[in-house]
Amino acid sequence: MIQLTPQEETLKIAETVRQAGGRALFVGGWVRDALLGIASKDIDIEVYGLSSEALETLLNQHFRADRVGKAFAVYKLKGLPIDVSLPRRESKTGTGHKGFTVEGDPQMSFKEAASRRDFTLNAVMWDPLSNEIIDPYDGQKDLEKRQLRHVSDKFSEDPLRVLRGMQFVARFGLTPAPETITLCQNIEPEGLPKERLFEEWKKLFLRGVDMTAGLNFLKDVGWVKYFPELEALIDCKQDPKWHPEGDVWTHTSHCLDTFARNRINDDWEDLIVGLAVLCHDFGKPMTTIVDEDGRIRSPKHETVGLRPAESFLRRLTDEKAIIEEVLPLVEAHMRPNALYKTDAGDAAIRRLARLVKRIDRLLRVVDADMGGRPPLSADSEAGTWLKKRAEDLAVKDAAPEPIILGRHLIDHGLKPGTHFGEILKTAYEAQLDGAFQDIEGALAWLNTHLSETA
Ligand SMILES: Nc1ccn([C@@H]2O[C@H](COP(=O)(O)OP(=O)(O)OP(=O)(O)O)[C@@H](O)[C@H]2O)c(=O)n1
Repeated sequence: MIQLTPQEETLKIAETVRQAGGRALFVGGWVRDALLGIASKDIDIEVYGLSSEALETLLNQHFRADRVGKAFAVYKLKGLPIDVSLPRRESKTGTGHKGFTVEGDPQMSFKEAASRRDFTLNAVMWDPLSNEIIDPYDGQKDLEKRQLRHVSDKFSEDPLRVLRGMQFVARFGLTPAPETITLCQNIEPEGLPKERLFEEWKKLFLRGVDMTAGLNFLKDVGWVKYFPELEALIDCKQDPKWHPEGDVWTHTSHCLDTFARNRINDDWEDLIVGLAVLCHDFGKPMTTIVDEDGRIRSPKHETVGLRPAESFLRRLTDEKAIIEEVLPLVEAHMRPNALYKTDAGDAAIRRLARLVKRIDRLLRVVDADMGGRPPLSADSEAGTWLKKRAEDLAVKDAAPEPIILGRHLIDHGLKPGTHFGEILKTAYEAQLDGAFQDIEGALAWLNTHLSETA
């Protein structure tokens, strides 16, 4: 039985539509989530039996609604996470996700209306007044079997659906139906803007649970070739002593599963760390060698990996901030171990904090890396050590703030100019080295420094 929250407004819509002679059905992700017992905010309602004009008049009488779209209208109810529209018929007229004509038809059968949806689990409808479930494509049965199955051949009209498949498999622990795999194998990501692609990747990082299953879906449908930096991980060997789990692809999948178990539910932080975990070993395919002792090693993979990591990230997004925050984590992912082994001093820890911005992010990457080597223990002595050191130096969740700023140089009687940059840089390095820790110490250091360099 589906429970409805929030009750009032949504029931009011359904009741108002019923009184006008129509029928309002909940459709799409909200129904899927409700059947899975997951709370979901956004509600999509399809109204049957009312013309577009009648629906618009009705909504305007009882609610405040914004009309979106010209030829085909979707009404967004103000202040509510509810979209209302007519059932629609979509016909492909060109390439890309905009190459469609969309036509609303209040008399459309439920089956035809559901046929435009991607997967059967997203094609279930629910009547909130009678509690009837309308399920022309057996979505409930597929949900019970935890099966991902496409609704119809129209699936191929939007190639994004292949990536939707990846994130749904990972989010809900689904097994893809063989016919869905076959269909996806014949779809190409032609004309997909990266913003749309990235939305699906984001859902994988922010909500995926069985990340291994999600990545394997990508591999099984042959889409991993569109992400060559990822494809290169397949069959890239690792030393079985340190990596009994297998190749770098398998390791990365396990790492992502560990990451997913330890999400902190801060979307930005989880996205940055998730991407870093995915990319952390991208340098291995280019560096892996078997040495004279027969050991498999990947020297400098963390720095060599920067280039493929950047090209992969650029395939997904143009957001500079994302790329800038992920890459240092890739570069530094071996650093905790190296610093721990040499019992590095405070200056090295502060410099690491400067590089990665937040050491807690790096700790999460290390944690995922260690958790990606089953059956080896996921404990990381280096991680525990670094956590304590970063806490003691107050750099766990922020890079050290520079103490000496331009205004201190002006107060000291210096005239602003390009030389300020050089002085401030030297001052910051001295601060990281521990030459001073507070403003008094900093000003004393500045005095000496300026008289020495005068
Ligand atoms: N490329 C797409 C996008 C969406 N849909 C349909 O539109 C509904 C709503 O899409 P969206 O809001 O993108 O996703 P949800 O399924 O609601 O899932 P999420 O929880 O990820 O938002 C989906 O359930 C699906 O029926 C589709 O068939 N094909």
